Amino acid sequence: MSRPPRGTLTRVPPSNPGNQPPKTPLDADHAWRATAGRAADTVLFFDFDGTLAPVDDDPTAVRPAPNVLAAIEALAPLVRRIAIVSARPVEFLREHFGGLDGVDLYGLYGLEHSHSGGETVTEPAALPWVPTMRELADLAHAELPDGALVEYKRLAVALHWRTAPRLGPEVQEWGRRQADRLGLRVQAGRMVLELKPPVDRDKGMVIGEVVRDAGGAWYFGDDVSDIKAFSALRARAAADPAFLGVCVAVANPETGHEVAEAADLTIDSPAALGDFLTAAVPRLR
Ligand SMILES: O=P(O)(O)OC[C@H]1O[C@H](O[C@H]2O[C@H](CO)[C@@H](O)[C@H](O)[C@H]2O)[C@H](O)[C@@H](O)[C@@H]1O
Repeated sequence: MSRPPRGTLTRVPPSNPGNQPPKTPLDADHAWRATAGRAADTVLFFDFDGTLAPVDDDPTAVRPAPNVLAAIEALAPLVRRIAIVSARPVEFLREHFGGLDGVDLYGLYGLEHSHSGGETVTEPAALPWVPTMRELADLAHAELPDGALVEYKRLAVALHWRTAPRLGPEVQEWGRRQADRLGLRVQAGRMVLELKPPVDRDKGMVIGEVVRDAGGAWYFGDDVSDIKAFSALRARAAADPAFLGVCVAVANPETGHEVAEAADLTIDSPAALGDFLTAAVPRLR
């Protein structure tokens, strides 16, 4: 499949063997029109970093792109749910979205969640791993070279090399060795390797559960971990032809084409997503 041009919005044809019609509408206009007829039954899912917020050298300095918060606030009463599904902890997401009604937060790939501003609930099977993660973060601080950034997230540790790209191979090698030693899982991302407990929970599982009785859903994501979320929407649509699933990639040069090729539509950047969502508000009213 060829690379999508760098336009504001591009449709990437889904894999469509034979003469079966595509499962999703042909372009964003059709997709919003189809959504308008079932808005109250539609869930809007968003990844955070690289999707709602532009990438920054410092993970603690990241903020949602202009227009994003206002658009989400305006969309929330028009759809069934809005859910942020991220590798960040819920407490981090709460700082940005906690004030918005009707927004559910899924953190650490679904190991934590908070519904509509409620308390943070942690997956019980993950809790015994908290001490291991703390020790791992301390060891990473002690052993990794200056320039690598260690992000401790209670139930995950992210090892970053964005500000020192030459350290990428060394950091990844160290992280994978520790994962083998401790029995952890790894998730690769944008200049980051994340170590997580061996608990079955990912973005795809979250989406699969939430859309079980929904009539439609959109998922917006930029990274390889978001492909599992796309797959969950595809699976739901395959099981129920009346379900409308729309997968949107937020383009970036780091992830390559993988996410865009798995998506129905591609948006240029988090800032462009803010505009895209703002334009959708009157269409769902
Ligand atoms: O699931 P997400 O919400 O997309 O989280 C994925 C990772 O995002 C963050 O790292 C990324 O963004 C940083 C800030 O822009 C950037 O410095 C880093 O290079 C990116 O990989 C977050 O810090 C990680 O914990 C998440 O795993």
